[in-house]
Amino acid sequence: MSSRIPPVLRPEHPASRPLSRLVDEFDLDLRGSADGVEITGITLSSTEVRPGDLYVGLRGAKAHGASYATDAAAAGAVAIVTDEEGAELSADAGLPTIVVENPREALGELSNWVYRTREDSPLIFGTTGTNGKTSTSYILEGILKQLGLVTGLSSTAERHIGDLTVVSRLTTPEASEMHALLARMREAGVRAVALEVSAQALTWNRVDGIVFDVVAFTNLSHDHLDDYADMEEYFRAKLPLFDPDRAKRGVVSLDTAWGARVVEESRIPVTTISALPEVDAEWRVEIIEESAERTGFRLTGPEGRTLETSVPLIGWHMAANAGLAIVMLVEAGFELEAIGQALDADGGIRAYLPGRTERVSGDRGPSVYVDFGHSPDAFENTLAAVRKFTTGRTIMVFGADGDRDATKRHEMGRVAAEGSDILVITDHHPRFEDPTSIRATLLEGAALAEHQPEQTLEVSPPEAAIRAAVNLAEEGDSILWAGPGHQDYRDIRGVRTEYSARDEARAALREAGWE
Ligand SMILES: CC(=O)N[C@H]1[C@@H](OP(=O)(O)OP(=O)(O)OC[C@H]2O[C@@H](n3ccc(=O)[nH]c3=O)[C@H](O)[C@@H]2O)O[C@H](CO)[C@@H](O)[C@@H]1O[C@H](C)C(=O)N[C@@H](C)C(=O)N[C@H](CCC(=O)O)C(=O)O
Ligand SMILES: Nc1ncnc2c1ncn2[C@@H]1O[C@H](COP(=O)(O)OP(=O)(O)OP(=O)(O)O)[C@@H](O)[C@H]1O
Repeated sequence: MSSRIPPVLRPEHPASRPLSRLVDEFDLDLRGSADGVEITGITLSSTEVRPGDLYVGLRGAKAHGASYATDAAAAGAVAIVTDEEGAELSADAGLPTIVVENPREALGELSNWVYRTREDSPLIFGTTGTNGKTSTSYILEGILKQLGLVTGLSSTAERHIGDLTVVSRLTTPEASEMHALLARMREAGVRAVALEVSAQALTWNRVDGIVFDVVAFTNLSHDHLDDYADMEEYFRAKLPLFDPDRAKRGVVSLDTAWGARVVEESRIPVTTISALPEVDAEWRVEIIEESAERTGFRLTGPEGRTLETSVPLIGWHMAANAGLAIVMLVEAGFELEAIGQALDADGGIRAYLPGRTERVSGDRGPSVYVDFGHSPDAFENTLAAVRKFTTGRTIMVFGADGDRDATKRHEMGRVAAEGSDILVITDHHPRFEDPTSIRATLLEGAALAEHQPEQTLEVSPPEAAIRAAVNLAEEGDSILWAGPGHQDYRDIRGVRTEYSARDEARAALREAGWE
């Protein structure tokens, strides 16, 4: 069965605005007549058009959106915004046409105009970085809820509007969808929003037209080098978030050396934080107590400010994420003590942070954790956290994404081998790549490790791999299945098939008699 495509969330009661006003306000090049044309929404996908939409046809990597203008008009689009090439491609659709030089660059401001997003805006928090965006955003949301605010969230895993939850397609949706989401949140009375901002979002103008109250940088490590030429280019993609047009203040983690570069290049006031003892930062996170369920830490900051609290997640990196979330809230004007009480009181963060080192096993048998880590740095941190609470062996099950950054695969294999006693290499989302050759590259990487696991197995498909791991495991051992996290599908040759690693792991434990 194919996994369902998540719905695009729009305001339920959209206001209508005249096209003529848009043309006047932005002094736009309109071809055709705007008489009587009323706009109620905006989209860049013909498959998502609703009656009254402004359809934005832009040149993509595979197609020009304007070539779908006839479909868009049939679905109720009332006008199109496109470039010169698009104007020609969409001529047959007969829509009033606004021609701009770069429709993608115009999309954010147009969406803000359609939904008036910046009017009566909630507090908006944005988190960027290679790892920790989702965790930091959920922790932020958890604290804000506990502080009594109606909250919203947009993350890789889910979007939340108050109590409504839908699964996500992209980490950061396209600008038209993002503004629609913010407008829907405002309708629902949301007063504070945690948004994950991917590098791609900044490159592809997905958060244009939004003014963040506080933004944060978690870290930068090897990932996405299919979209960016090198680490420097990937780093540069993150910087526009630290610009006065986009954000008021920032919090920068110095846990990776890239943090210091963000501070150097930031054009907004920033404060710094680190969870590493050797790094000098304004705010410091110090681990004071760790268990397989919680991580306790002390946060100290300028002017003698200090807080002892804990987060129901494991590993120093989760304390680092929690510290970052707390300082973002301090920067937004919340009291440190109230934040600490909210975090201590909140038993909910674990329950609704899906697939981040999530323990899926019961009291008997090996501990099994499902994690979303898919970069060498994430592997290193999560393996270290799991090892710490394992009396027996650490067994790691993982694969790598097909059609995504292949240059990280050797390092993923190497890091996984360094940190585990048994390694089970399997498949993840092969997409259009040959899964056998992906596994071969991971195995080559594993062979480069100085420490070699007792056993390295290659098992496909992943449901067989987790069963192999569970069958090898004994009481006291831990299994870390890295990659699938919260996801509810596998992408095989472009088809999304329903699949849950968390359910598969539980089934494997049951079959082995542990549950
Ligand atoms: C590289 C990238 O970001 N690509 C995005 C881009 O695709 P594209 O340029 O290939 O689009 P295209 O297929 O040529 O289509 C061009 C235009 O025609 C429109 N169209 C197309 C077909 C049709 O029937 N009707 C129609 O209107 C499309 O909506 C689009 O506006 O525009 C599409 C429409 O918005 C996006 O869905 C697509 O994201 C793809 C799915 C994607 O996987 N992006 C990843 C790399 C991504 O953005 N990831 C980040 C980071 C995740 C992380 O941190 O790990 C994220 O934020 O999710
Ligand atoms: N601060 C951190 N430093 C290093 N690794 C981390 C950190 N936080 C989380 N991780 C690792 O990265 C994995 C993904 O975490 P999370 O989903 O919070 O990151 P993300 O930035 O949202 O990633 P993505 O955008 O790919 O969803 C975690 O399961 C863990 O393995």
